[in-house]
Formats: sequence, structure tokens, C-alpha cells
Amino acid sequence: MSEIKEECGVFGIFDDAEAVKKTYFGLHSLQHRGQESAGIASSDGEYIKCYTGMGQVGRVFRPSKGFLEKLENPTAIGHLRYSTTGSSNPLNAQPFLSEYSQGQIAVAHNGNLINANLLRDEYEAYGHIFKSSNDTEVVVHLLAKPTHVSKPDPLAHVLNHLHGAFSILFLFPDRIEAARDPFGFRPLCLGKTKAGKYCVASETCAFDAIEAEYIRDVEPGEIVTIDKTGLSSRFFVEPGTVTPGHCIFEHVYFAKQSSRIFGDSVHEFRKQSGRVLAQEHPVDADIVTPVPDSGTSAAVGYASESGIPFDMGFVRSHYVGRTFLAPSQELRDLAVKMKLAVVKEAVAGKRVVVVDDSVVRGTTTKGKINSLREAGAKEIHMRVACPPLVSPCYFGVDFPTKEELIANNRTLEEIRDFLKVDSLGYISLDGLLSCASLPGDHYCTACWSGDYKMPVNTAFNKLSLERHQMQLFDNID
Ligand SMILES: O=P(O)(O)OC[C@H]1O[C@H](OP(=O)(O)OP(=O)(O)O)[C@H](O)[C@@H]1O
Ligand SMILES: NC(=O)CC[C@H](N)C(=O)O
Ligand code: SF4
Ligand SMILES: [Mg+2]
Repeated sequence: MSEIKEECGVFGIFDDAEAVKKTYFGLHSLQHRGQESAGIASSDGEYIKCYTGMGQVGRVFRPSKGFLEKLENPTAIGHLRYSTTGSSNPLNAQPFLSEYSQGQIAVAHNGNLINANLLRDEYEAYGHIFKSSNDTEVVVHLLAKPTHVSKPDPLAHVLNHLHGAFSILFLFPDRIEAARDPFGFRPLCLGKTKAGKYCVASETCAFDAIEAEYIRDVEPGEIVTIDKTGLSSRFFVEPGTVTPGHCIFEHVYFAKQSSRIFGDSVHEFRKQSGRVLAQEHPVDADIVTPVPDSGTSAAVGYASESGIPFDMGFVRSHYVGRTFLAPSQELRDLAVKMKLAVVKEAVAGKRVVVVDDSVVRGTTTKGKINSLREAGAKEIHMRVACPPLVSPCYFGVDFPTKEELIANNRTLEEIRDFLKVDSLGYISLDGLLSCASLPGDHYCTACWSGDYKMPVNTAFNKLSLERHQMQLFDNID
């Protein structure tokens, strides 16, 4: 069964006495972006060391194993994975450490390469041996190709061969190179510590975690080099030749409320989406309650715009992560059950507006509506802070097949009936786009509109690089 999964998170820091520890803290703050595997690669200026493992960063780098100490080096990059190409497998954990004719390289990638299959076929035909089943590995093979190595700027040359989404970090022994695809699908930000050391992260919340300051985003189509001489920049495509296509689902769900991405505060964006939702779908009710966590900011906006009191109809367990993680529908159902508890006193006898950021399969909504009714809610009005999701994503979000999306092939009334709510209202796409500060065409909205920023292969299969069953067991003590 396919899974809905979240994003990957990347972090890097150059020439800092506590680089590995800071990478750990940076990854910790980005944990919401990926919980399948975690890893850190570090360099002493000449050699790179790397450790990756399955699970959350706290588990992979638990103190008893001492890997943070073993990795100690002044420069490091880290990665948190949610698979979009290739299964959840230790061989697919990142950073990817490889050695080629030019020396060592470690790669950490957030996004999804839509031409990985074609590139891999081409390189396998030359006799290349791949050690993983994920898209990211093709980048290293491209870099190693002798005719690419001899180019004046091999990395820029290689990045031009990639199609799709990549916010990607390369650790060479003497430097970090951070690059972003020309559409800027995924966020990537630059920061500086109090001691003036440069760092790079998927979201600004990672800088808050290490008391660094946000400087700017890595621009779409840009490569930023961080080395002994400081920070320098070049573009691998002509700046301004491509209209960006930032994933607006980052604002809706993925990113942390405390982050700023694509120039906007995630919390303010979501709050505004709640206000617009209240304007577009008003209702008479007694309380507004969020589905925590990511529905909370939108519910605050809905309550303030409607004047209906905000209350906590649900509390969430801190011991259950994002429910998309669970690898089967049974586990997702169970995760929702364990994660969200209804506060009877807040909802009994009330007309309740329930606000969530998104309804994807409907697992959360369907799983909880009954509990609200059992707790005595008189009416339930579901309000959703993004439009109905109808198309799969090929750019780094592992959305299920069309068939699994509850809005696919259902009218609004059919969805309402399926969710068993008294009324249902989704924000419009224009309403959602009005909450962002960039013009609407600067965002990718394909999972709602079906309008992809580039041609996609709709027959894409996440496991297509899994040529045979790869098995490597995690070393669990
Ligand atoms: O309709 P569904 O298939 O249930 O998917 C949508 C739900 O899943 C996500 O929450 P999640 O638990 O992943 O994370 P959160 O704690 O950040 O809200 C999202 O915020 C919705 O609540
Ligand atoms: N969600 C992501 O960004 C995943 C990165 C990469 N495509 C992988 O599957 O490992
Ligand atoms: S299809 Fe949806 S989830 Fe994927 S990049 Fe576009 S907006 Fe984001
Ligand atoms: Mg949620």
C-alpha cells in the first residue's frame, strides 16, 4: 500500500567548533520534515565521515552509541528522510557518502528528481553500479562522468541535467555547496551563527535552534559555496529565466509554524488562510477548534475573523508524530486514535467548527468526527484551509495515488457525507494564494489544480528503482 509521507530536511554548517552538535540540533528542529532515517556527514577538511540510521534523529544519534563524538569535525551536513523514490531502507538513508575520481562527496537531498529513472538507465547501460534505489544517487554518478569532470564548473553542468525538485547539499572535504532547482519547489535558507559561521537549512526554525540568524534564501537556480573564503554564489541557469514554483503545500502543512519560508511566516500564512476560510465559509457556531498541530494557526484565524470563541476541542499526544508516517492504513487509523483526544467539556452540547489544514485521505477527520459526536457535540462544521486535493505530487511529497485522495471523483456533498459532518467548506485556491506575498504563478499548486510546472510521467512509481528486493538490516542494540 502506498503511503503519504512528508518532506525531507537538510542542514549544513561550515567551520564551526560544534558543527556536528549543531547539525544534530538543526535536524532535531526539522524532524517534522522526515522521520524514516537520519544521518550526518562531517569533514575535517581532508576526509569525510558519515553515519546514517533508520528512525528519528534522537534514536539514530542516541548518546549511548557515541556517534556525535565519533563524527566530530568542523564542517557537517545532515539529512532527515521521508522517501519519495525508493523504499524506506538503510541503503537509501542520506547523506550519501561516495568516492569518485575527484575524491569524497556526501549528498543530502530534499525533493524528487523526475528523470532519475532515465538517467539511471543510461548510466547502468555504461556499467555503473548503483548501491541504493533512490533518485538522489544519480547525481553522484553524473558528477563522476569523465566528460562532466572536465567541465569548467562540473556541478553547475550536472545540475542542468536534473529535472524536478532539489534543494540539495553537497559536502566536499573542503566546502559545502548548496543548490536549489530553478523552480525553487522546496525551501532552502542561509544563516549565520553569532560567531559568523555560515549555515544552511530547509527552514529557518533550524537557525533558531542553534541561535543563528537567517540571512536569505538560496535562490532558485543558484549554487552557494561555503568555504574558507566565506560565501560565494553562482547560478546554473540564467537568473529570471524561470518563474519559480514554490510548493504552497509547504505553507499549508509541511513547514513548522515558527519558520519563515519563501519570504513569509508560516504561522501568519496559515492564520490568514483561516481568516479567508471564515469569509468564504461562514457558519453559526459556538466554538472553533483546531485539529492540532498544523490546523491550529488556521483555526486561530478562523476564530478571530468569525468572532466565534476559540477552544481546544482536541488535545494531541506528544508521543505520536505526524500521522502520515504510519506505513499502512491500519497503523494510520491507530495513530490518529492515539494522537487526538477529544476534550468533552469543550464540545459537549456545542455547535463546533473544526478547522484542519488539509484533508487528504480523510483518516484524521473520519477517525475523529465520531468521537466528537460521542462527546456530545451538537453540530460539526468542517472547515479546511486548503482546497480539495485531487492530483498526486511528483516533486518531493509522497501523496498517494489519485484513488486514495478522498476528494478524487467525489462531489463536495459526497465528501461531506463520507466524513459525516453537518457542513463542509474548503478554502478556494485563489483564497489560499491570496495569503502568500508572491504572485500566484510563483507557486506550484498542482495537487489541487492538476497544473504541473513541468511535464510529468503520470505512470511514476515510487519503487521503480527498486530493481530487486534490497535488504539491509538496521543495527539495533
Ligand atoms: O486526511 P488525512 O489523510 O488524515 O491527512 C490530513 C491530516 O494529516 C496531517 O496531520 P498530521 O497528523 O500528519 O500532522 P500534524 O500533527 O502536523 O497536524 C494534516 O495536518 C491533517 O490533519
Ligand atoms: N522527501 C524527500 O525530499 C525525499 C528525497 C529523495 N527523493 C528520497 O527519496 O530520498
Ligand atoms: S504538487 Fe502539491 S505538494 Fe507537490 S510540489 Fe506542487 S503544490 Fe507541492
Ligand atoms: Mg494534522
